[in-house]
Amino acid sequence: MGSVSYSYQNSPSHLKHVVPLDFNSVKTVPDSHEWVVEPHASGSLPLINLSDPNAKSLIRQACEKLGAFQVINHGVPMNLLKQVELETFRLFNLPTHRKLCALRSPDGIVGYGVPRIQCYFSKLLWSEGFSMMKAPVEHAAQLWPHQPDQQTTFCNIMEEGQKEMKASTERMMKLIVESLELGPEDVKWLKGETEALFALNSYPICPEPNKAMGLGPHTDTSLLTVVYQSSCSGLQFLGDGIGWIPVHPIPGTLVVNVGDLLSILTNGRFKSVLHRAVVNDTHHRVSVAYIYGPPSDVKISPLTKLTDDDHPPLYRPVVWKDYAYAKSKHHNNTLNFFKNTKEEDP
Ligand SMILES: O=C(O)CCC(=O)C(=O)O
Ligand SMILES: [Fe+2]
Repeated sequence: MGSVSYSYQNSPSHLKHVVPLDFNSVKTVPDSHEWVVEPHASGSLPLINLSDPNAKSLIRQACEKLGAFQVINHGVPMNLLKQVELETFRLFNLPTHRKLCALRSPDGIVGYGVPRIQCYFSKLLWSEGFSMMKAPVEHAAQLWPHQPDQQTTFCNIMEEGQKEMKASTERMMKLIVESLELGPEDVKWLKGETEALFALNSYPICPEPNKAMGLGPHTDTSLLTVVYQSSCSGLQFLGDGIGWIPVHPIPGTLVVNVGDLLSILTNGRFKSVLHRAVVNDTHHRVSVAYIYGPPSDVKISPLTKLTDDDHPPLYRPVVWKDYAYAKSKHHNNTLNFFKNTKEEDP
């Protein structure tokens, strides 16, 4: 057994949730990581061309029906996405002891560690993650202490990736607002300092993919999540009455899904869709998620223009941080937790 998996098993319980398994050291899926994986269905996501004159209404329909779509002509240069992917592989292919130098602190959100959503599940996940909120200068120095050029390259590409993903996500958010016949005055805070997390996900090759889960079924806490996945499939969305719909990688596309906060904002009109990432026994898969949320001080509640006597506000106002905290306790039931109760208190 590799030293990391050994120290993992013997580490204090809070660290068990931060240090990923040394995946290369195991030949079978350990009990701690064993899942029952429901098979996937057939089907595909709507593919929307952002330059299509009908893009707005296509996005609205996709967000109402499934809560996810694939997008082309999104504006993020393909060569930049390829560079981000290459740097992501560079990071996750480092030896485990080196990655652990950039370990996320137990209560932190940036750095290397188990997936952010590990705390939702009792079984461990077959994946590792690295998150950042801007250029990860300090972590890059810990990851490549003797390669200053590599540190600079990593930081520059990650910074540029975040800038371009931000621009594209803001463009899609604007289309979403307009698709609901709303204007900038209804969401003035979108002009402010929106917050985002840039999360790199790694799903190592798994000897028994039918017994392990990369990311368990979850909804995102964000307004929108925009994902770049390379040429390897694994992401699946749960369609009502359909089952797990696999996302077939189409070169140059991004995958977009509605998060819990956008579902609150649209008074439940847009679906925060359950999704998962499965693993395979031939390819090391990576993905890159731009997790886009509101400014930290903005209370998200159903937009007034989307509510009326027939559609009273379904949810209580909440800021992103408090929602994320509640989610660590209530998991996929958090939207229900923020539902307005029917009877008012006397
Ligand atoms: O790896 C993927 O394709 C999905 C990532 C994801 O769902 C997430 O980061 O929340
Ligand atoms: Fe997700």
